[in-house]
Amino acid sequence: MGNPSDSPPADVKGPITHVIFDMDGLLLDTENFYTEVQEVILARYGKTFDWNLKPKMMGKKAIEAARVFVEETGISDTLSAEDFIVEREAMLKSMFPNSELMPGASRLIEHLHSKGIPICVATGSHTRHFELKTTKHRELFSLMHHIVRGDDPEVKEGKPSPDIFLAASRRFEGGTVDPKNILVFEDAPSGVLAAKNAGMYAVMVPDPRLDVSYHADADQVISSLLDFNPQPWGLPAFEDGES
Ligand SMILES: O=P(O)(O)OC[C@H](O)CO
Ligand SMILES: [Mg+2]
Repeated sequence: MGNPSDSPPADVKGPITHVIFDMDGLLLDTENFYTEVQEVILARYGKTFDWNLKPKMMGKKAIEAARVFVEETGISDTLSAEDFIVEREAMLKSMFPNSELMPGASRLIEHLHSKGIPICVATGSHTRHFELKTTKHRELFSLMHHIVRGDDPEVKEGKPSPDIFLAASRRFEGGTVDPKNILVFEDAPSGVLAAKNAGMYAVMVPDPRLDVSYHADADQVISSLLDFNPQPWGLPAFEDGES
């Protein structure tokens, strides 16, 4: 268990040499698109989507999240998980190309890249959606050493399984990195658990609407990437003027 606070716990081993970023809700402001679409679909059934259900879906592969959605809302008899995915697709496809960066995302990525820290992305999002979501951000994502997506053959199970983060750690230059030297940035409870299950450190940047009970597994909780201080983790400090 971690000791969530605004600074890393005193027993952090590190130092951190490699960084893995989640994407949806962490680098890109895309979680609100999913929320909006799910609200629209549930309204047809006279139901509402809320932040009790949201944490159980976020970070997961599409089909895994879809199963949670139809089962937990009690509509699985009339709408299958597969049909839910088909139904929401047109709406998502029109929204994703407008995806915006979360505050501090480009500053942190550009800083770590400029200092030679190997960085990558591990997202539950599959390749087709990844391409749409990153339409406006190709240059920034090109700074990543590699990108692991939810439809990667090595990702057998979605978060909270450690599969995706372990696959990401194997693809850095020089082969597998010791998980104790890896810091994962995540917004989702399932993602924080996946990082911890992989033996890595996890900084959580949760949506303010997420219940605080979900913060407990993270090693550190910050309200924005803008608030991240690299130094206590053994990472190079921001220089004056970096914005
Ligand atoms: O948060 P990510 O990047 O793992 O994405 C997961 C789903 O696509 C959205 O919850
Ligand atoms: Mg996420």
